[in-house]
Amino acid sequence: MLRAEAPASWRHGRRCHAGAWCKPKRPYVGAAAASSELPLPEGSLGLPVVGETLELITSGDTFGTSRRERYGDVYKTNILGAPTVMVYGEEAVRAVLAAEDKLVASDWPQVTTTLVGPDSLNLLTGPRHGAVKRALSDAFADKALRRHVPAIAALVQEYVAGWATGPQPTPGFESCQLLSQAVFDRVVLGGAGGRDRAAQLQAIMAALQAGFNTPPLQLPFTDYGKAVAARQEFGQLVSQSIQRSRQAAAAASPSSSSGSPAPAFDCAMADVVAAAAAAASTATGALPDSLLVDNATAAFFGNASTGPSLAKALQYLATNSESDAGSSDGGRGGGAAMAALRKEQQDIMSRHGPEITAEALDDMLYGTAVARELLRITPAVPAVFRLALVDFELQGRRIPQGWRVWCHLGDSVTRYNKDHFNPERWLGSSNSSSSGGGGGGGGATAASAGGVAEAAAVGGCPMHSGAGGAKPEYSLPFGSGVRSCLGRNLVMSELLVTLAVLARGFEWETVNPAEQWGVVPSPAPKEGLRVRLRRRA
Ligand code: HEM
Repeated sequence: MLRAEAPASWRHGRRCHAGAWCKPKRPYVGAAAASSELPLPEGSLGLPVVGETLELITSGDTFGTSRRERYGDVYKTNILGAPTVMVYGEEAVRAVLAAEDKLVASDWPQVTTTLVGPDSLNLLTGPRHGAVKRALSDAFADKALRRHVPAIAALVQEYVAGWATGPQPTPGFESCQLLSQAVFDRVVLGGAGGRDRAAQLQAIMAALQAGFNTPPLQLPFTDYGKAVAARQEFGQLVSQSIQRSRQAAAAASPSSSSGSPAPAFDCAMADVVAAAAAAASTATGALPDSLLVDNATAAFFGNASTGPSLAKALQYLATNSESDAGSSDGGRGGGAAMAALRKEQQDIMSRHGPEITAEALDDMLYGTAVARELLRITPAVPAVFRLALVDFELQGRRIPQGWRVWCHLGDSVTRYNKDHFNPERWLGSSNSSSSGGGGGGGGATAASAGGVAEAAAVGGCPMHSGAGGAKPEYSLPFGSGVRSCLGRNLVMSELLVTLAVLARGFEWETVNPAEQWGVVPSPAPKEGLRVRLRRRA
């Protein structure tokens, strides 16, 4: 039986530094033979047919808060036409996600097959998923991405300078989306990251996202029909990138008769094409071009979360940011955080010179804390969705086969729009995901799988320890387990470069410092995040 138990040091209850007894929970997940005798999770299935869907729509982000307070970290509801179990808490979330393909499977709508691709990582399962992910992983590993840092820096500098010289206020959210598309074009597809291409990619993304939220009626004038056309357009861009990769590899090959230097086509797609060529003669087997296109589309979809994360830097680091006065949980607030970032950049420039390189990013300790905090707060991916493959047990409750399981990736999900920006919570924490001594914001380095265990190993109660007196939290922005994010290193590089560029040369205010973020259909600031941005004297 699969089980993920609490660390021995706190399994039986012990006094934590706050003086309270840490109550032992039943934090394990297992396909218990006797699970049919266990009670269902607490909570309500609501009205027949509609369940609690109307409450979800009308109460928005208080839906989760109130129920979590009432029922605890695992509760049942009935939303969007299906009985659903909500799961919160690092330990329970990690345990469920670790049971991928055994107790749960990822749960994507049918249209994913057409709009992303049948061979995309999202839809592959079991050993085939593992083999394809391994084949793609090197192209997105920290080692591979380091060489792209100067190119990312050049793009970020160009785009941010453009915001400063353009009409004010600038639409911060849209601008960050375009920037993230430009970086994707450059790093993944090998394009130049120009404005036209960024706009083209953003239009494709908007059409694809609309296709997910509409009936799958494929006609030229329906949203779904336009999404299918957008997917074809993106497929062509990827196919061009694959062709250029092959030409570059042929030109660089020692047997090439051209005698000319290797064409400069250095991108993740070229690495993927090389990995596919190598995989053909291994146990992984052939990776056909259609699979490469499907997975470039999966990466493109993943990248849709990067723009919103960059935009949060504009919101939370603005000089007039709401958290400017400092947060109640001991943080510095936006303006003070920016002052600390600027100081760090001065130190880094004195050591590494003015270029933004991978080595310069390595020294951004405070910047990394800011990036992790941006990923924690108003998360771009608040939850990931699974389907129970069998009846199984979670914290002493039965999760029935066929129910949906929503794994929430952080505490801040229940405090959306009401949270404190506090990078300090990450300083001194290990490279894992909880702010309270464990846990993994991931980053240029991958999230540790052992957040809770690490906290316990150093003697702290994972529920009550906290760096600098900050309230402990868990934050798994890139997920956990075999399906964790392929693009986490790209995201962290991009965030760090953007923080460096902004801190070195720019200052700005937000038009509405109290602007809130909506969650549906995807996380976005409600007024587009208008900012007045200029070069610093
Ligand atoms: C801030 C930006 C991003 C966030 C917060 C994010 C978050 C996530 C999360 C939570 C998952 C796990 C999904 C699950 O368990 O079902 C995931 C998966 C994935 N992400 Fe990201 N992501 C981001 C950016 C990116 C980028 C830039 C790429 C590609 C270059 C990418 C590619 C992928 C892929 C391909 C998967 C599927 C992995 C699999 O199923 O094995 N993501 N991402």
